[in-house]
Amino acid sequence: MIRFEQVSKIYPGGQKALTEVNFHLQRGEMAFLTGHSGAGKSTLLKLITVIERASAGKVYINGHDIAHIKRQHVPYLRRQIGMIFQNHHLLMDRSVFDNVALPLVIEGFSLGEIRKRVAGALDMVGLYGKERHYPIMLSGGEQQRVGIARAIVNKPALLLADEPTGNLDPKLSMDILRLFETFNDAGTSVLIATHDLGLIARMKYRTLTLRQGRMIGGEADIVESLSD
Ligand SMILES: Nc1ncnc2c1ncn2[C@@H]1O[C@H](COP(=O)(O)OP(=O)(O)OP(=O)(O)O)[C@@H](O)[C@H]1O
Repeated sequence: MIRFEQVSKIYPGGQKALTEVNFHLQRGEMAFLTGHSGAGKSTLLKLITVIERASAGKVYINGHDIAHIKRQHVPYLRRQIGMIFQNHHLLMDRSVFDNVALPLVIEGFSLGEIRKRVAGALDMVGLYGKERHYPIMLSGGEQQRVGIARAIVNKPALLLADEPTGNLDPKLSMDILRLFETFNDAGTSVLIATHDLGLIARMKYRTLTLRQGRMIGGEADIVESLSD
């Protein structure tokens, strides 16, 4: 689903964010991405969604090299990816319905289809019947669920989450993780960037770890640690 080959990212100011990163997230796999603050987690996600471009190396999504993808093809790629943020990025002056419907409106779905899909997505995240509410009327955990409903409403093949539980207590964090599991069980590939080592420890998924822009735990690190 996602393959990085020798990917490096240097920001225009000269800041090295990623150095020769290699990894493969299989289709249908769920994994965590972790590392200290500034390790490069958000940058890695931004390369997948082409918010940023790699300085070197190859980024493959579904077998397509997207490092040099043309600007006009980026919306098509993004339609296959659901993105969830720590601060959910909801439009606070729009109803829950409008927020979740947004990706479908952009894609030009009919109102009837939009209603059906939004109701389905809200049902999946446990918010059925809250269409007319405004985000301000919801708890932090519910707001995060609206963001998740918006990310999955057009049934993307890949879900990316950047610190999705950052503002939530352990119980709500676990609920959100269980929700990701249900999407993963239905075949969606899921990559979750998080600092929350407690949460990672309680789940059985593979963990990709970045340290100062390098992916650790690969063969080279094992050799290095043996020679320490
Ligand atoms: N737009 C940018 N311009 C210049 N440098 C940047 C930019 N974005 C990130 N960086 C730098 O790249 C490095 C990696 O940042 P990134 O945000 O990817 O880390 P992170 O692991 O997501 O951190 P955090 O957990 O604190 O969000 C950091 O040194 C950061 O300062």
